[in-house]
Amino acid sequence: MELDIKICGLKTEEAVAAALDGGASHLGFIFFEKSPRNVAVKAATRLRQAARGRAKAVAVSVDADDETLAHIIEGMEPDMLQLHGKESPERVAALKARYGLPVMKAVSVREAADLEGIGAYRGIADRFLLDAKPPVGAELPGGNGIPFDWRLLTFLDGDVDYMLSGGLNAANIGAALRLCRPRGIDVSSGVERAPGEKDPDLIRAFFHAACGAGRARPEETA
Ligand SMILES: O=C(O)c1ccccc1N[C@@H]1O[C@H](COP(=O)(O)O)[C@@H](O)[C@H]1O
Repeated sequence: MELDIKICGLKTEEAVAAALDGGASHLGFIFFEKSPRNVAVKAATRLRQAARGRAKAVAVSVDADDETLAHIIEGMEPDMLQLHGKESPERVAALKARYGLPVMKAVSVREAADLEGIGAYRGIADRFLLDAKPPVGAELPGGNGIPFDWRLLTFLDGDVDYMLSGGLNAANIGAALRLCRPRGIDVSSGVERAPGEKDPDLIRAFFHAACGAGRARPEETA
């Protein structure tokens, strides 16, 4: 099985092209007004067309209400929902049932106890996104460009399907992959020249570093 690579917070055709050319498995579109990566549904609908048949389009939302989610889903027709707020297991189950879309639930991690939060969503969420807990007072629940202590994940049940996220970049992705052996990785700030501005060269460098560390999952190359 190949390593999944998600490039998140895409806003331009140039960045989408760099992500697809690099071999991204997932493209993330942020629907959160406070984010510098926020996109309008109309723009995401246009941008995600290039991904059809090549990569999964992921709609990222934060405690969005029913009306907002319906607008996003009916407009851009995502392949997956990423729920990056405090959505309860019941809310995740209800959205899965309503839309028939796979859900990736974000879990914020700073210490080992935070991973216990995964338990309530097992069998409900299709996948987890393990991201760094935002600093106190941060405006954004994700996309803060800070990593967490990846050693915490070495104790995680191997059956948990997760994407590793939080402060990844070309310089640290090799170490992260070797330590955690995730099934997927997710990057946003680490491939930007300024908040919300993706840099195609940094996207290419990220793929190069990830592939250099072994795009195939480590246990399959052993
Ligand atoms: O990126 C954002 O602005 C954002 C806003 C609201 C919810 C989630 C967001 N981003 C997610 O966080 C990860 C990690 O970001 P980073 O690499 O540390 O900058 C990102 O990939 C999105 O999934």
